[in-house]
Amino acid sequence: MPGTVVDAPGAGALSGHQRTVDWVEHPDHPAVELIDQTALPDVERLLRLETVEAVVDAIQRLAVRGAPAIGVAGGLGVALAVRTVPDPADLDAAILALRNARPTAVNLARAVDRVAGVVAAGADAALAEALAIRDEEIASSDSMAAYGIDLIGALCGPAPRLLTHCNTGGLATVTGGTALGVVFALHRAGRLGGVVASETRPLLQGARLTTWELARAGVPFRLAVDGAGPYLIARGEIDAVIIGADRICANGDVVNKIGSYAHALGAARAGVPFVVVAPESTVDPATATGADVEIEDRSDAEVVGFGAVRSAPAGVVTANPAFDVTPADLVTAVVTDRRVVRFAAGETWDDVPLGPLRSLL
Ligand SMILES: CSC[C@@H](O)[C@@H](O)C(=O)COP(=O)(O)O
Repeated sequence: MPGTVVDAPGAGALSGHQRTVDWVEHPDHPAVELIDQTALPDVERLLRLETVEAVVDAIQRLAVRGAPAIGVAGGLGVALAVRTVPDPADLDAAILALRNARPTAVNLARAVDRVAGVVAAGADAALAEALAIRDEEIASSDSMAAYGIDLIGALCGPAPRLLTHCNTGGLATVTGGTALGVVFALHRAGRLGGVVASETRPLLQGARLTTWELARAGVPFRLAVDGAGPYLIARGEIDAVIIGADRICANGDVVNKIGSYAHALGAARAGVPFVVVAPESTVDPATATGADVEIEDRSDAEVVGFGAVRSAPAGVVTANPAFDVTPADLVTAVVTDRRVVRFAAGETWDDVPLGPLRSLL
């Protein structure tokens, strides 16, 4: 159920397009519309998803990915289900399929549950709730950037050289971003000393998506293989590592894209700050530690080659966890849309009450 391509594909086809995932209202065909992240960077196209099956498929194929973005897609998927699935038992099954489409990022289950909680009030109420989640994530990105540039300035001084992993920009949220949103804000303020994007094997979210976003925003960058990150830090070329998260546990353990832990170890060894930027919608006080989080294991096909090009011998067995756990003691600070918690200084969530949303605009 791949959905329908609605924009003529090609380089530059998305110029001016702002939102990664959104709702489109046609009289007969309400739909979830999203940037097809499997096609980037060379092909820019939108997918229109008119069924719940197509939304589930898009989340599982990573046509939409990144914790806040899949939360928004899941919430809009529930709103779509209410419009398109008349039988109550089928509707429950559709909502469950959305909730279970990916297990690790807390945003997905949380957003699906939130919209499902108002389904009894009708289709308009479900859509309003899903759109509220979308709008909250947009506002969160702006606020994380405001808190983040203050923290990075305090930790690293006036022109920090940053390393970031995976993709945490507007493609992973709705607009703006988490960690990459802070990088963009520093660049706009003329306060960015440099940025290295890790390629992020196996699906290359860094090489394909972060580079696309940085280039689009006119931010100079370098691209490094994942294994180079800790050495670039050791060689003194990085002042802080800045990443996003898929779930942050009650004890401060951070679950994020595979490779995050290695960068945290490299940062700790070199005494370089390791900063995590994620909205409160990614904070999960109900999960005690990273050991309690289901880590998604993905297919052999993602590891044995690049796209259709096989690089390993046929038939090899792989290990392909999509995420890892960075223990809280390696995390300098977590920046959310409402606060900064300095785990390295012994702070916990309880020590830092929720503050206001902030804006750089
Ligand atoms: C806001 S981005 C934070 C995370 O969602 C991001 O770093 C990440 O791990 C995404 O993984 P993905 O498998 O691409 O959905």
